[in-house]
Amino acid sequence: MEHYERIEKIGEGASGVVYKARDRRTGATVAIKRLRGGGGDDEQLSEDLVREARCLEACRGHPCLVELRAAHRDAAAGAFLVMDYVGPSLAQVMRERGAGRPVPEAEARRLMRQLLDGAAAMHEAGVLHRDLKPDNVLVDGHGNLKICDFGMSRFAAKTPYTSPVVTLWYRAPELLLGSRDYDAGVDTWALGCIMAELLAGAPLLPGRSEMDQLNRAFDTVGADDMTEWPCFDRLPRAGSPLCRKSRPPSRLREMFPALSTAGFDVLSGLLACRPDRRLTAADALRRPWFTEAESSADQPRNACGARFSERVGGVAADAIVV
Ligand SMILES: Nc1ncnc2c1ncn2[C@@H]1O[C@H](COP(=O)(O)OP(=O)(O)OP(=O)(O)O)[C@@H](O)[C@H]1O
Repeated sequence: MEHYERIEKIGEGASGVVYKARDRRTGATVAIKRLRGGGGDDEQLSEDLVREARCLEACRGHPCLVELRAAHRDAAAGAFLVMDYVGPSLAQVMRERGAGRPVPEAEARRLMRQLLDGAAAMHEAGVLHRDLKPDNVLVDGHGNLKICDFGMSRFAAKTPYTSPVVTLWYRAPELLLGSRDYDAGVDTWALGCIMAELLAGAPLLPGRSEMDQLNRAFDTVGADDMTEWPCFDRLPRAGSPLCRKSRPPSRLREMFPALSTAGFDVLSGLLACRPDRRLTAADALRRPWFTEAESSADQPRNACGARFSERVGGVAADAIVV
């Protein structure tokens, strides 16, 4: 920790406290996330650090994913991750814009292109984020987005995952129905919720409990599709009365009447209730909303244009020490 001069506390969440700091060796501004110890449970702390660091490490070099510089674990300072400092969260920026103030469609497309690009790279690297929401998206000084907080992330695997994951308002229907063998679709559903939130200026599905959340999701996008899914009967909560309630197919179009046909194609594809019909991040980027738009306007502003697998800005990161 002696390499870093703490500037101020910038965030605090379930897994730790985040500080803005200066790297004394390079002068770079960094964000340091100190993981909270689990009541002296050293092993758990090391496991959490290694898991988050490994996922971040697999995603290094993409302009839309927060860049890990180092991960350290020592007796005096505890466990911490050092990342490039980005800026405020998208949630903060939207709060400051004022509730109910929609983002214009072209700007929403620019932001969604970045989020989907980051998610596609993350999924390609085998990482599921599992907690995408506006609080976990950072906005840099040029208005570009970077996905952060890999505290809930896992490498995709065949074994059952834990449930629940993903903050309630952004949680996909299959998770609400108790699925433990979900896939990257849980991230793209969350991105659909974020897209709707940008376009409406307010959260799409602000549920108060898991069942209220499921009810809102079904009321908004319909449930027929989900109950016809071949895997539906294997879901632990498939027997819930909420799944048998009859509802109109989908209200999504009437909620976004001004959205272009191409924009709605992406929104409804990300918010497909049935996971096997949901757009992947890579597929979403191939839809006309993105391909037929003036893509130069959507490119990261003032960025070096680095692609995944190259190091952003050529900064040589510290060794990952855990
Ligand atoms: N690289 C960064 N640059 C700037 N700010 C950051 C950075 N990383 C995190 N933050 C700030 O710190 C906050 C908390 O970080 P993070 O989400 O990683 O912690 P957490 O303990 O997992 O939070 P939560 O429990 O809310 O998910 C973020 O919402 C953001 O405001």
